[in-house]
Amino acid sequence: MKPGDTVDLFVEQVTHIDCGVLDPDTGLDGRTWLVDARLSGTRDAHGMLFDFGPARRLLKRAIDERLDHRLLVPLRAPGLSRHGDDLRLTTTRGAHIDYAGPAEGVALLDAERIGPALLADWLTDRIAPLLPDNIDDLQLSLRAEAIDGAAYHYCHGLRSHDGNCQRMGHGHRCRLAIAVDGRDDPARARRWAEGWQGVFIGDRADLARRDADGRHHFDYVAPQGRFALTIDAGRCVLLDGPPTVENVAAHIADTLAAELPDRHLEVRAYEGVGKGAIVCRGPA
Ligand SMILES: Nc1nc2c(c(=O)[nH]1)N=C([C@H](O)[C@H](O)COP(=O)(O)OP(=O)(O)OP(=O)(O)O)CN2
Repeated sequence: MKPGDTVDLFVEQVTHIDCGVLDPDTGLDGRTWLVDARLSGTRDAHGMLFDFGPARRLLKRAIDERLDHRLLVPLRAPGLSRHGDDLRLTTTRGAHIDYAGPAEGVALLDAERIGPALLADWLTDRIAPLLPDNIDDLQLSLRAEAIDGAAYHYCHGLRSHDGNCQRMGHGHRCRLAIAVDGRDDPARARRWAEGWQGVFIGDRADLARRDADGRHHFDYVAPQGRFALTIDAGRCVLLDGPPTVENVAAHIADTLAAELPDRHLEVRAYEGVGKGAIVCRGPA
């Protein structure tokens, strides 16, 4: 080992970003991206580039506070207009989405469209200057979880959550597994997931208005402030309770149980990566 040698350190899945994305074509998408980091530089007196513990903490915190549990807004998207905290996106398919919320619930990006490569560059520019002096390069990359089976994506907000899940318009991309009479039914899970590509899952109690133009208006005041979203009714799933993953799994299980009353059903719904809820219905 030569003292001045450069070395690269990598930290996979330093965090994951759960967010909503305003997209000029599809409107509102729920996204979960895993973040990997690679750092280059010279070793310190302890033979380390950067101790993994503090490195992970610094990177996770810096990434999460900028993007996690926010609605990501491409400021140069052709259909986007902005008046103070009020945003309107008119998609290329002619749908309107109106959103209002406190500044901490959104991330405004100087872009026409938001994707993982753009976010990786955006984060790297902001986080590289926070690293110790012996580190002279940072590369962040974002990737969606590899899901070979069914996957759905949605946005929501948990009005009474004491953390950032209260922010209406954040979202997740999630695995879904369904078993019927103890056997995996991937085709059924896929069919369900196909219907949930970019839905907004809301509590019926937060539905303030059904507009004459066929849109639903959700509105609530949470500890961080007032959040409001108006979106096509056809993109909404209404629950009789907060859109927690427990209630999402129960909604799927109840709907399937009405179609298959004599079968034992197990629904395993994820919220982002690595966590979720299991709900069973029907005879054991
Ligand atoms: N029992 C439940 N707990 C929580 C739910 C839920 O549905 N059921 N939902 C949330 C939030 O919606 C949220 O998006 C999850 O975020 P968070 O707790 O931050 O989870 P992370 O995996 O992202 O945690 P990190 O600490 O940021 O890694 C909260 N709780």
